[in-house]
This record gives sequence, structure tokens and C-alpha cells, in this order.
Amino acid sequence: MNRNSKIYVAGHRGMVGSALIRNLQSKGYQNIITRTSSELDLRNQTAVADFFADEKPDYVFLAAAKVGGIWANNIYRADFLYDNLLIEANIIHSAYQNSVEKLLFLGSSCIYPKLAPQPLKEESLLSGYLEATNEPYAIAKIAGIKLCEAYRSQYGCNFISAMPTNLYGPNDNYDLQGSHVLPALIRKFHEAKISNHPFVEIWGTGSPRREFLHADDLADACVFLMETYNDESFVNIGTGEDVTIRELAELVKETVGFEGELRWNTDKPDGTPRKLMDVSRLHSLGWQHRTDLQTGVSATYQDFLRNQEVYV
Ligand SMILES: NC(=O)c1ccc[n+]([C@@H]2O[C@H](COP(=O)([O-])OP(=O)(O)OC[C@H]3O[C@@H](n4cnc5c(N)ncnc54)[C@H](OP(=O)(O)O)[C@@H]3O)[C@@H](O)[C@H]2O)c1
Ligand SMILES: C[C@@H]1O[C@H](OP(=O)(O)OP(=O)(O)OC[C@H]2O[C@@H](n3cnc4c(=O)[nH]c(N)nc43)[C@H](O)[C@@H]2O)[C@@H](O)[C@H](O)[C@@H]1O
Repeated sequence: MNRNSKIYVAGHRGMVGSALIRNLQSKGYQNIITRTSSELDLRNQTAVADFFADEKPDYVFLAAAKVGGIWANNIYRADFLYDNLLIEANIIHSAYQNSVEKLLFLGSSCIYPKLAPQPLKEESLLSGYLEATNEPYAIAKIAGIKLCEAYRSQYGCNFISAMPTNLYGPNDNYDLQGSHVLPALIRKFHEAKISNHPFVEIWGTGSPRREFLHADDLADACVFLMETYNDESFVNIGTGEDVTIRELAELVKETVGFEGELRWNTDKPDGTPRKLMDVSRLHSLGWQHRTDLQTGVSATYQDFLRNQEVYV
């Protein structure tokens, strides 16, 4: 990839896509093309084919997807499967038809079996049953990995896949039903602090463990892989460290400065007990994350304070 390569970032207004744009621009890549979902619905095969034929991008970052936390994944099961299958199939097939030089597909750590050995090695894919709450989304993401592998083996396309752990950062989704845990906790603790509410409700038991990576680190890893990595095997992207949801809640509570009580709603699902990535493949390639969780949560709360009128 050189500084004049034509780079299409699909999903550029999302948390990951916007981090990719920041990272690419900071490294001097100037020829970036984007479309919002209202300009180009990536579920529309003809529209995607026309877009690729007109624009002929050299490189593609596939960061557009139907995304959400545990509740949204569990409720909108059809949308998470249908939208994601169509988006990735349309983009990957058009990238092949238009001789895209290289494509990076973004999956997710939920592709691994619910009870796979921890930390999760890339080799654990398809070795057991998936977590029920996000099975449709995980199946779509596994299909994306397999599309990249199949277009590589049948047509020689240089399509690679990266599997990020749970992410957070600017332009996250702060909708309390649809979001992931970290933005939900930031918003809940902040609003409880402002309104002097005595407690904050948190879902589940607090015992599940999760790993969190800042979106700017993820974007840096994706650009690194686009610049340097050309193998079929997908690569986990994470920190290699995790915390319990209870520890995360305590950290967000302290960061926000909320002094009330934590109340656990155990009617809400816990999901996978643990999802810690084995990041040895990524480390052996020469990339490591920079932002520790405390620094990242603090920066994300400041970003939330600056942009809350847009976010909520
Ligand atoms: N967030 C996480 O914790 C996490 C963890 C692991 C992996 N990932 C992966 O990272 C990628 C990006 O996630 P994210 O958190 O950045 O999600 P996000 O903030 O929700 O952004 C997703 C983007 O996809 C676009 N999009 C969705 N449906 C579309 C459609 N039908 N046509 C065109 N564009 C569409 C949206 O575009 P508009 O804004 O224009 O509507 C949106 O900007 C996804 O593949 C996700 O699976 C995320
Ligand atoms: C990265 C994504 O992770 C998703 O799983 P997953 O980590 O459980 O996604 P989260 O929604 O972030 O939830 C993580 C944990 O935090 C708990 N939690 C506590 N309070 C809250 C809250 O207010 N909101 C939310 N959302 N959770 C909360 C939740 O019950 C679960 O045990 C998958 O469903 C996706 O497919 C995707 O892989």
C-alpha cells in the first residue's frame, strides 16, 4: 500500500471505520474513499457491484457491519445474520471481480466456541458450540473468514482477516439497549452522577471476563496488517489481558466519579464466561497495543463529555 493507493474504508462513520480514517491520514494515506449507508446500502448487490466498478479501489478495509452488544445480538438475530452475510459477501465478491489488490475483513472474538480453551487461539475456530446470544452474528463472521480464505484459494485474492476483541473509543454506540458494556457503563454512571441517583443497574452477575482494546490501537493493528501481512490464517487482535465485568464497573465508576451503589440485574444474560485472546501470532508479527485500560477509559469518558449531544 503506498501513499497514493486508492483505499476504500467501508463503515467510515462507525467506531472502527473512523479510527481507521484517523490512522490512515496520520500515516499520510491521502486517497481514501467512503460512502455512508444511505449513499450506498452494502446489502444491495447491484449497488455494491456498480460502486466497485466505478471506483476501482486498490485496498479495502471491511469495517461496515451490523454491530451491537449482547442484548441487540440476542434480539435482532435475523438482522445480525442477514445484514452481515450480505455486506461481506457483496464486498468480497466485488473486490474479487474488480481485482482489488488486498482486502482486510474484520471479524470478532465471538467466532470462538463458548467453552474454547483460554486464551483463545486462532486454531480453536469451529472446534465447538457457539455462545447462544450471539450465534447468528458469529456465524456471519465465520462466513466472512471463510469467504476470504475461499477467494484466496480459488482465485488467488490477497484477502486477510483480523479478529478483534471487545473494542471501545470515540464514536462508540451509547444507546443503552444496543450498545456494548463499556459505553453503557460510561453513560449510566455519568447520568446517575448528574441526577444524584443512588444506584446504577448493571446486567448479569459481574463475573464474566472480557478483554478491551482501544479502537485507535485496533486501527493501528489493521493498517499494520494491511501493510505487512499476506497469509491466509486470520490474526487475533487484542491486549492479552482481561478483567471481570465487576472490575470494569468499578473502574468506570471511579473514572466518572459516581459515589452510589452498583446493583446487579441477574435477569440479564452474562453471555460467554470468558473471551481472552491469545495474541502471540500478532506479537510475533511485531505489533503490540499501546493504550492500557485505565488510560483508555479515562480518554473515552472525556470524549463522551465533549460529544454527548451527538452520542445520546
Ligand atoms: N465494537 C466492537 O466491540 C467490535 C468488536 C469486535 C469486532 N468488531 C467489528 O468491527 C467492525 C466495525 O464495528 P464498529 O464497532 O465500528 O461498528 P459501528 O460503530 O456500528 O459502525 C458500523 C458501520 O457500518 C456501517 N453499516 C452498517 N450497515 C450498513 C449497510 N447496510 N450499508 C452500509 N454501511 C453499513 C454503518 O454506516 P453508517 O454510519 O453510514 O450508517 C456504520 O458506520 C465490525 O465488523 C465489527 O464486527 C467490533
Ligand atoms: C464484541 C461483541 O461482544 C458481544 O458480546 P459481549 O462481550 O457479551 O457483549 P457486551 O454487550 O459488551 O456485554 C459484556 C458483558 O457485560 C455485561 N453488562 C453489564 N452491564 C451491561 C450493560 O449495561 N450493557 C451491556 N451491553 N452489557 C452489560 C453483559 O451482561 C455481559 O456479561 C457480542 O454479543 C457480539 O457478538 C460481539 O462479539
